[in-house]
Amino acid sequence: MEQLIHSIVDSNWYLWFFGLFTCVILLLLRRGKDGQGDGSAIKPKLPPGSAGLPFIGETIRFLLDAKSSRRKFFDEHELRYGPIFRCNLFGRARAVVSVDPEFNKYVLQNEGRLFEAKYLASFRHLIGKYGLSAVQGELQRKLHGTAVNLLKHERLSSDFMDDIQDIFLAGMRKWEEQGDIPIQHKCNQASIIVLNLMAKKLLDLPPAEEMKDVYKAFDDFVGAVFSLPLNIPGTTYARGIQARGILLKRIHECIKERRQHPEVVRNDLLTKLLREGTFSDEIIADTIIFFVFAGVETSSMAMAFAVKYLTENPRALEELRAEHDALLKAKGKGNEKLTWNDYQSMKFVHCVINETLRLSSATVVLFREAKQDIKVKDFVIPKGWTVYAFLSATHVDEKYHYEADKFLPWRWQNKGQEILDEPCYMPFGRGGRLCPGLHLARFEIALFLHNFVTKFRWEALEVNHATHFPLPSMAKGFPIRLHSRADD
Ligand code: HEM
Repeated sequence: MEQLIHSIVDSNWYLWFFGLFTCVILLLLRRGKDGQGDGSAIKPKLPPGSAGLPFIGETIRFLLDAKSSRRKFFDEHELRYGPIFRCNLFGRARAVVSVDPEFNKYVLQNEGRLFEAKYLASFRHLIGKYGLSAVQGELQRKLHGTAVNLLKHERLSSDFMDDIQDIFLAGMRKWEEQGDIPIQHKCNQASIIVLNLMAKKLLDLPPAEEMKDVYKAFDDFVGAVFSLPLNIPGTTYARGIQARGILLKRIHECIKERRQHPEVVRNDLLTKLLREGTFSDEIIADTIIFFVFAGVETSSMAMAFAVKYLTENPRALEELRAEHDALLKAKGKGNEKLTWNDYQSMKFVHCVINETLRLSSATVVLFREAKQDIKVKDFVIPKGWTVYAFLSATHVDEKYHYEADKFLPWRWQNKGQEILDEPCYMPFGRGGRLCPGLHLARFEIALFLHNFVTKFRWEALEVNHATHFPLPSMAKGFPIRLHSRADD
């Protein structure tokens, strides 16, 4: 009998081996599915959900759904599991997706205590180890505080008003000559003027035409942040890494120059960071680079999308234009520059900005890692798991915003500061990492729209479809034909 068993096993050893291997894999997958394969001693009741396919989980399905709709994936999952569900996305099996506004707010407000920002390694590599999203604890609080102080509302009139207007007006004069422009594109028209502004405010650099190589590096860097992280020569990501090197070199040159010539007065972020006296050169350089990432694509994307939504909603455009024509009329001919009081008097433009950021903000999802086991309702998110707080999905959820897919700026009328407390509307995040650039961003977008609608009429050159993942984007950059209103 023993011999018989041996001969069967010997002759079919590969079948036995294959069977055993399959059992082990199935067991492992089962453990993964139950969420108890993380080696932790506690066997928590995990949020409902599924592990999806091995390794890729539900990433492909998510990406396919995201192409056609901003809510399909979430609606289907929410129906089955509720607004907080386990989901293997972007290579992280130990992850939970949340489209629950209150829970998202709770996660963001507990930054540093129960959760901490944890972005992908490829992203951290690009922004550097001191890029604000990569730092934690005391250093993050200190750098964040410095950024808040530099960009606070009261500073905008003294530190930004003139520069923004000069740069935007110069940019728009060029557009007048060009006629046809893609408003959103790589190295797009809106981002060139924001890039010019950032380069001036961060390092006091002259406009792009005079420093083509540095601006090319800026542009390559920003373009790489959301690219596929393949560090192979020729890829967008590899160009971004190279650009980071060029920018670091330039920033270190600027630091040296400032130290050699302290008598030269400059009103830029670098001067202020150096004056702090507590940050190393490495921290200062990564902070400046992070500002480029955080301040350029975000604001210019909002400007471009605002133009798209206004193009598609003539009533909103008419109301906005009326507000800004009236402002100019009150100032008198030949006096096109706005004052701080003019800015304060604008009302409808803020409704347009709120609505644009609700529908198409650069902040699609925020990543947080649980620092300890987190009890939510009757389940537990174990320590080390990632929470994907999908802010964009709550922004277009019918439960919280009526006719959520429509551009209706009027929904924001008569709403004041309290919108900043609403968890179903958090384009600038919340808590210890609340965007320090939020006032500046609103200011830039408002001044951009003011100049754009008072100077131009325009028409779309193509019917345009927007996609919203990984970032809101418009086919061919939404090409438009501009007509100067001076010719009307
Ligand atoms: C419409 C434009 C903008 C949007 C939608 C936006 C959104 C955000 C969001 C959601 C965060 C939080 C990220 C997180 O919690 O992990 C953030 C962080 C940040 N933003 Fe903005 N932002 C915009 C413009 C700007 C501008 C113009 C600047 C500065 C020039 C800026 C500087 C920063 C910085 C430095 C952080 C990091 C804060 C930290 O981690 O402590 N942002 N932004």
